[in-house]
Amino acid sequence: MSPEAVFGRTSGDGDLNGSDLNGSELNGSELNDSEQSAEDLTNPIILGDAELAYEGALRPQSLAEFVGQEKVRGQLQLLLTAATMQQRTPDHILLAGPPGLGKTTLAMIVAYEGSRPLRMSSGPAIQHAGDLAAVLSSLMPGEVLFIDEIHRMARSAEEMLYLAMEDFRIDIMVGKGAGATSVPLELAPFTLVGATTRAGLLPNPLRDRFGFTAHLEFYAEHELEQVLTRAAPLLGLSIEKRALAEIAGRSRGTPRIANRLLRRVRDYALVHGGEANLEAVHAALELYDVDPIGLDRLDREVMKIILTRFGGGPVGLNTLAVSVGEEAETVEAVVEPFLVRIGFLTRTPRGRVATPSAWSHFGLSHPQAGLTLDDL
Ligand SMILES: Nc1ncnc2c1ncn2[C@@H]1O[C@H](COP(=O)(O)OP(=O)(O)OP(=O)(O)O)[C@@H](O)[C@H]1O
Repeated sequence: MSPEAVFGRTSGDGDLNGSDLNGSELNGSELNDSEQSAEDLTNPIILGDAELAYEGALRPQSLAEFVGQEKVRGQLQLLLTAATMQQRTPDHILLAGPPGLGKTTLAMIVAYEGSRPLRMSSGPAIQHAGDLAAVLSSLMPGEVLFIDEIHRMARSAEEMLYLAMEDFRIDIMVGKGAGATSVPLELAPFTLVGATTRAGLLPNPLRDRFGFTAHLEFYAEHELEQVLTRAAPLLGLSIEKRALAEIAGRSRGTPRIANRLLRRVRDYALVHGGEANLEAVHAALELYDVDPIGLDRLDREVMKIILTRFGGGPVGLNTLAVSVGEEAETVEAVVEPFLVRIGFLTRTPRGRVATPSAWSHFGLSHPQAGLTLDDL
């Protein structure tokens, strides 16, 4: 398979999810997305395809093109170059960090840089050891196996993975009850790239079998500006530099959000027949409830609940999640990391606590009694 084939597949908004990742092999027939020119991408007649092609084209295809994450890039580069020099498969790699920071993109780059085929799957798609055995036993020598949301894989599959990662071998149980026997099956050497938003949930034996763990950090604004500067022409969009800076500042340190907001600004300029300038950014992002520091509706809801209903905290994760009507996992993995990063929230053993900056951002002095959500 050519390296390009690895990058031919996109799904929906560019987000991969469990339902479409059941051990799917990427092959040449799925290549057409990324082969379109930037001009094709803006052709209104093939708009659906163009959006998919845009998503595909957006993903950097080499470590050199990948913006930010300097440390991780250097570490990965070393690991991959050494493996190439010794003509062996690179060690297993764990990518940890909040959604949208580039874990899937990096997994693709690991395959691309070594001209290796890539197989994509996800934790929720591996609910039995048999699901994993089917994927592992069909891997080609040197193949990169990407498992997104690896912390959501079934426990029985996890145990099978230990042996597979260490010895490139699995034991298959044949028969049932007293007559059951285990038959060893040799696997082709492969590189596992696992991605997780919740590294803490991975059992130690699994974590220890990765040769390298990368912790992805939120991006600085100037890095997101670089992401957007590269993305705008791919979208056929001519946009002011200060408009890009404004979008970068409201993207919660996350490339996926930056790209998404850019599309909404593109829509706004298109529909209103105007330029994609600073005014269009302000109008579009106000429409989509993105505030000047990038907080979205759910971020604000979480902060408001902590400040008003719980007097600034401490409040437990589950109580907080129920109060905002979201899954605890979403609050913990999607909302909190950014609020912690901008210094609005601290996690203590007794629960989540709002910081003085959060009180002042929402125009409150601590503590205030008798507030309602409407006061904020
Ligand atoms: N460093 C980067 N430079 C340029 N674009 C990036 C970078 N990181 C991510 N992107 C873009 O952001 C989008 C999201 O990236 P990606 O799907 O790799 O994130 P993720 O961490 O795997 O998210 P999730 O955990 O939700 O699957 C993609 O369109 C990708 O092209």
